[in-house]
Amino acid sequence: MDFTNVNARGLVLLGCGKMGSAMLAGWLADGLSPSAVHVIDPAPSDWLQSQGVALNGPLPPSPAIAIIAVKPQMMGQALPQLQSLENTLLLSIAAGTSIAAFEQHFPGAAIVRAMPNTPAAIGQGISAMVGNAATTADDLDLAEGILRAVGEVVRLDAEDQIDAVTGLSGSGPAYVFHLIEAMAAAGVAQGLDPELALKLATHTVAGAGALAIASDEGPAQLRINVTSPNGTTQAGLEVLMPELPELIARTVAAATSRSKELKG
Ligand SMILES: NC(=O)C1=CN([C@@H]2O[C@H](COP(=O)(O)OP(=O)(O)OC[C@H]3O[C@@H](n4cnc5c(N)ncnc54)[C@H](OP(=O)(O)O)[C@@H]3O)[C@@H](O)[C@H]2O)C=CC1
Ligand SMILES: O=C(O)[C@@H]1CCC=N1
Repeated sequence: MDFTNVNARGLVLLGCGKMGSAMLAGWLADGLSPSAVHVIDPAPSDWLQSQGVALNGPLPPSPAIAIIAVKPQMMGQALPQLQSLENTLLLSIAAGTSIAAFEQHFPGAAIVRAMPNTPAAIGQGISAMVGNAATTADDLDLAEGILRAVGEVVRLDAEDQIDAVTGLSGSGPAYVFHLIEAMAAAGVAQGLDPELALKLATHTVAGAGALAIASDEGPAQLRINVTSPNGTTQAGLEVLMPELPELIARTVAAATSRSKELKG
C-alpha cells in the first residue's frame, strides 16, 4: 500500500481492541507513519501507548480515512466522536451495523463496510468489502489498499452478502482454532503427549491451509490425494464425512443469523 496520501492527511482509528490493533500493527509495518495516526479508545493498551500515535486527542479536520472498529453494541456511543470529520472515507469493520445505519449518522458520506478476520494480525487475513452509493473508485481503492495491507481482499456485489461472509470467514478462524483443539485432544486420547499433539494438529491445519492456497488442485482433489484406498485416511473420513458438512452448515448459519440480528 502506498500510504503517501494517508500519511499527509491522517488516519483515524475508532476502537483499538483485538481487530483494531491487529490491523494497525499491519499498517504501521507496511509504511503508515505513526504521526499520521489518531486513535480513539477509552483504555489504550500498553502496546498502543508504545506506538507513537496520537491517543484520544483532537482529530484533524479532514483525515483521508477513519476506520470504525468498535463493537456494534458501542456504535451509538462511539460514532459521535467522528462527527467533526469532513471529506473523510469511513471504513467500518463492525459486524452487524449496516451501511444505512452509518448513513443516518453521516449523511452524504462515503462509507465502506468490510469484514476482515484475525489472521490480519500476521498479514494473512481475508476481508470482504462493499461501498455505499457515495463511494468513488478512488475511495474503494483506498479501502481495498488499507485492507490489503493485512491480507487478501474481495469486493462484494451487495451488502446483504456480508452476513454470510461474517458467518464464514469473519468468525471462521474460531472454528479452525476449535478444530485444532479437537484434533490435539484426539491425539492425546490416542496416547500422544499434549504438547506434541498440539504441535502436530497446529502444523497440520496450517500446512493444509497453505497447500490449499498454493495448489492448482481444489480441496476435494487434495483430500483424495491423501486418501490411499482402504488406508488410514479412508478409515478416518468414513467417520468424519457423514457428520462434518451438516455441522459446519449449522455453525455458519447460526453465525450468519446472529450477524443479521446485530443490525438491530
Ligand atoms: N474479533 C474478530 O475476530 C473480528 C471483529 N470484527 C469486528 O471488529 C469490531 C471490534 O471487535 P474486536 O476488536 O474483537 O473488539 P474489542 O472489544 O477487542 O475492541 C473494541 C475496542 O473499542 C473500544 N471502545 C469501546 N467503546 C468505545 C468508544 N466509545 N469509543 C472508542 N472506542 C471504544 C474498546 O475499549 P474497551 O475494551 O475499553 O471497552 C476496545 O478497545 C467489532 O465490531 C467486531 O464485530 C470484525 C471481524 C473479526
Ligand atoms: O464474533 C463476532 O461478533 C465478531 C465478528 C466476526 C468475528 N468476530
